[in-house]
Amino acid sequence: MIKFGTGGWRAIIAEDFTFYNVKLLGSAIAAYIKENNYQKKVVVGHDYRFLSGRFSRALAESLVESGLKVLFMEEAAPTPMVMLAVAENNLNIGAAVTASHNSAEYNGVKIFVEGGRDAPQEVTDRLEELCLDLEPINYQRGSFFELIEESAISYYNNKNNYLDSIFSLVDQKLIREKHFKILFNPMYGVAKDIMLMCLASLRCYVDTINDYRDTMFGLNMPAPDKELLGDMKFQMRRGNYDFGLATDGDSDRMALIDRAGNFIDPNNLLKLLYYYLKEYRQEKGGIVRNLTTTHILDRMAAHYGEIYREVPVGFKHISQAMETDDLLLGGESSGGLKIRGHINGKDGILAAVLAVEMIAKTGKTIQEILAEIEAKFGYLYFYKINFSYNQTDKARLIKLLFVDKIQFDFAAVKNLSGKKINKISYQDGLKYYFTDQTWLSIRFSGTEPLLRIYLEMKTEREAKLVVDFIKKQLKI
Ligand SMILES: O=P(O)(O)OC[C@H]1O[C@H](O)[C@H](O)[C@@H](O)[C@@H]1O
Repeated sequence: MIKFGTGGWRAIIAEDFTFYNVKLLGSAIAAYIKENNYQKKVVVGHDYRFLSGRFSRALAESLVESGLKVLFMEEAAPTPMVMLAVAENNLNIGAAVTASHNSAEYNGVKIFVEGGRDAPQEVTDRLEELCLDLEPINYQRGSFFELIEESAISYYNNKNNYLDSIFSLVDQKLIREKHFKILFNPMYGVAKDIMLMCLASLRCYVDTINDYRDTMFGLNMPAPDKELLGDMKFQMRRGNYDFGLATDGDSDRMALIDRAGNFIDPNNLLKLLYYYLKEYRQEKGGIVRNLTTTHILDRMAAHYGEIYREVPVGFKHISQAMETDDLLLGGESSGGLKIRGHINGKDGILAAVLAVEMIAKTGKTIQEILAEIEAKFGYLYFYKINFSYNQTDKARLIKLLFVDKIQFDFAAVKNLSGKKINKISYQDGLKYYFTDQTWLSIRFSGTEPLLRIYLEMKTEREAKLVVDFIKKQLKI
């Protein structure tokens, strides 16, 4: 069973993520290309996960067996480089074998369309249908190197183009003058080489941790989340670094750590960069965020007379909105962001280099800039929490939230009686918008078996009251 979620198809290796299913998806991609009369060439890349290289070869074989040619990225590459490869070759379709930030037992495939954008849902829906409709495929192992010899598969490397694209967006001279000392944590993922190349040519001195290929990801998830970056806090204090950077497994997300070792929440990173682009680079343009990301960004865009948009979770929606409305910045509270002019998707390396430029140009500490932003645009306390569930629980929660559409009576809760609902939306999960500009979102993750609750409240205390109330109501 091949099922696409928020960011590609992800499944447990040897359960649903098998060589057979990867080849099946290859046949479905080929069928999709034929029915749309698209170019008969596809880019295939892969990350550092367990067997990603082998799975990507199987995908390439299957595409060729179905009549296509393949540009194959032999070295493990950040997902943004694969997206760039699709764009610079003017292809209709590309694919990266990666399960991004998921834990080691997962692998997956992300599909890209024209311009290197994440495939929209209509494309992945059609691929799922085609996978169901295809006759069982004649699964064969390993003709990859014969296909290379026949030139049906050719190696492709766009490292230099990618670096040029990053460098074209930042002030290299300014960064070079600072000689920053940085701690970088690629979380055992694929960003290491390219990030080091980038930072070294910007004359930064970089120490690294978790910097070798470990397909078990140190028995954690390669996700740049606060609770998974505790080792950086410790190292930052020892090494007297200017700041720290971490990237996820396939390098499309980034986390920033300040000099004192404090994790900068991705919402704050988005605020910092938008503020920087507007105030210091005087750039024009609005923002797009997903519906689980800080609403302070809306206030900021409104202040600058720019538009702001809200979309469901999934970077495909962000990239689409950025293109349609020619926006300056798009991002998600999960740590992905994009600015105008770079590839059509999120990129942890670009985000890192832009943050480095911000620190160089402002000459202020991250906390000082955040304090300026708070003084100008106010404060909301952002909180998110995940719950795992078993299948019975999931069915019960789906019924309660989306069939019976439970209505939460906040007014009945002590100290929350003033919380008035302005709007309820079911666009992606459930979201309450309150009249005091606070909000609450409850949705099932599309990448992991988790129920996620996110909220932005006036204070931490208010957030705690709301979460306790929701937990009771949902019996979780
Ligand atoms: O909350 P989820 O559905 O698990 O999604 C969390 C994140 O997963 C992936 O990284 C997607 O590319 C992102 O767009 C998304 O924000």
